[in-house]
Amino acid sequence: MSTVVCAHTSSLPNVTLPARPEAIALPPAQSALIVVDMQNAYATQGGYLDLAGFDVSATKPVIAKIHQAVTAARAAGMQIIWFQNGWDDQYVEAGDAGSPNFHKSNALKTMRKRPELQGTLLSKGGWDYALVDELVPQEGDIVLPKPRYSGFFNTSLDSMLRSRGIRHLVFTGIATNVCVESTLRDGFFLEYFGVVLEDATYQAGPAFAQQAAIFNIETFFGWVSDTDTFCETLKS
Ligand SMILES: NC(=O)N/C=C\C(=O)O
Repeated sequence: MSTVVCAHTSSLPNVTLPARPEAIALPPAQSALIVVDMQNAYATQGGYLDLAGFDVSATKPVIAKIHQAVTAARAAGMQIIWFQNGWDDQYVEAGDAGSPNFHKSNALKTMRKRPELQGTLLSKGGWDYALVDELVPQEGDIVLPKPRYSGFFNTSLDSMLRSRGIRHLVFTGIATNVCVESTLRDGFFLEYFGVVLEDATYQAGPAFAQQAAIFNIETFFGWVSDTDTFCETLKS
């Protein structure tokens, strides 16, 4: 199988991650593990996705895989970046009727349909916004709030990465077909190499949404690997 060798990594120790459609260079010092939106909203029963009618019953194994990937990445000296999606408690950051987000966000729509939930979904400081209990950022990690699906939009992600010389992004989190794919795509346009750990992600919607997102990433925007392969590669 061929390997993608990136010009800027040629002088670094050669860490190569087996992936589809081909292996990809992954120098730990120039890589970040990005954990997308592992909040109660997206991974816990009673959170936003569940209340909006999406199935979150299979997210426990995904949480365990993310924990495994974070532990291995941290041991290898890789930067860990956690995203939390949401807005201030008055939803000013969510946008008003002049914003497509106001009309498309299923969290905002659910609260409009069920006024008793107003102020609870994806509101900073609330249970729904909090990361799941199993995943706890450590000293040295970066925790970034984001107001839209892409982690590059209206956040400091790009400057955090560039100032640290990071060009490789390993993605985990929920949802594969929304915030993971949006962030990986924007990273592609900004010249970042994006890899998704398939089993450390989960879709919002039917299984075909996961398959389509993985197909898009593997075929057009990046690379696809899995958690055990990632951990083994970093260990060796
Ligand atoms: N974190 C996500 O992928 N979010 C998906 C939908 C939403 O936030 O409404």
